[in-house]
Amino acid sequence: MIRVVIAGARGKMGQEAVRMVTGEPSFQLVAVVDIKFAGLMMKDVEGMEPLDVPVYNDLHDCFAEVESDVLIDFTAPEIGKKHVVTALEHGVRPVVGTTGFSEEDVKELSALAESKRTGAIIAPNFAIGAILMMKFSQMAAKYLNDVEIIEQHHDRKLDAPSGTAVKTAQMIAEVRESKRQGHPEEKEQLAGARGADFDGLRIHSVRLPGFVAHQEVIFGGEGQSLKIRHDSFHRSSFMPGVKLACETVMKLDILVYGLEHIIE
Ligand SMILES: NC(=O)C1=CN([C@@H]2O[C@H](COP(=O)(O)OP(=O)(O)OC[C@H]3O[C@@H](n4cnc5c(N)ncnc54)[C@H](OP(=O)(O)O)[C@@H]3O)[C@@H](O)[C@H]2O)C=CC1
Ligand SMILES: O=C(O)C1=N[C@H](C(=O)O)C[C@H](O)C1
Repeated sequence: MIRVVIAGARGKMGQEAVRMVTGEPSFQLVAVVDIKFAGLMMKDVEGMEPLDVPVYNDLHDCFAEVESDVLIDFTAPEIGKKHVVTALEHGVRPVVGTTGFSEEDVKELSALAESKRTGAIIAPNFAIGAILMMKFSQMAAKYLNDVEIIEQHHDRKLDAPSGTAVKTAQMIAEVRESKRQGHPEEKEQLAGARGADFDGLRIHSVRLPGFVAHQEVIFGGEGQSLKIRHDSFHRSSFMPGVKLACETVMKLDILVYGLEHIIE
């Protein structure tokens, strides 16, 4: 039985994670963390499932009182980072979907996980299709050097570009010869028209109501184009990956960044 705490449990992903954990016989939801409600049971909080599970507003207090194995975090970057540190300090393994961490943050947290010999997984995207999209894009970038990423999300999203787009660009950068794309003398007539620059590759972020999470990676070559696209139409698409991460993190003693490293 894996004892799980969920931070951000009232959020869109947190609610989905609560459903996944409570529906999984080998997992036990032992507590949730929410800044606005503490000292209550989930069943007494509007917007939470009717469960006899305690709600904490502070992760230290939670771990001091509740025996836990895994922390699932779907919150926001600043608090998410603090949560990872707190979890590792208590010997609890973090499984983190929160995006917006910098490369420095990931390095820092990796060093902490290593020093504590405690497993951790940070995955900017838990959907298997998105992992494949990233891997296929990395394969294609070996042969097609010119690429732009268009990511599309709901308009409640705080970070731009998305964690998935950044991870895709990082994976592409591992194999793509560094290159500034477009005309060498191109000028933006409106600031931002060419998107965000990652090693000369451009990332464009669309935010619209009705969207969930979508990304297209477009390659251009002499007389041809290749498009690799993934769509998450529902947040349930992320849950098999979260479940796998919770099981896998129990066997790790380092931090793994990206689900592609744990999918066979
Ligand atoms: N890795 C993946 O596969 C996926 C990752 N994500 C990422 O997960 C994160 C959450 O997304 P989503 O669920 O859509 O966002 P929501 O805004 O719906 O939920 C965020 C939750 O975090 C809580 N929260 C925010 N700040 C704090 C804080 N300081 N302390 C404690 N709790 C806090 C919010 O509480 P309150 O409402 O009270 O402010 C809310 O319950 C984002 O970073 C997003 O990019 C999303 C989808 C998939
Ligand atoms: O905020 C979201 O919704 C999502 N965030 C993650 C990201 O930033 O890539 C994963 C997915 O795209 C949904």
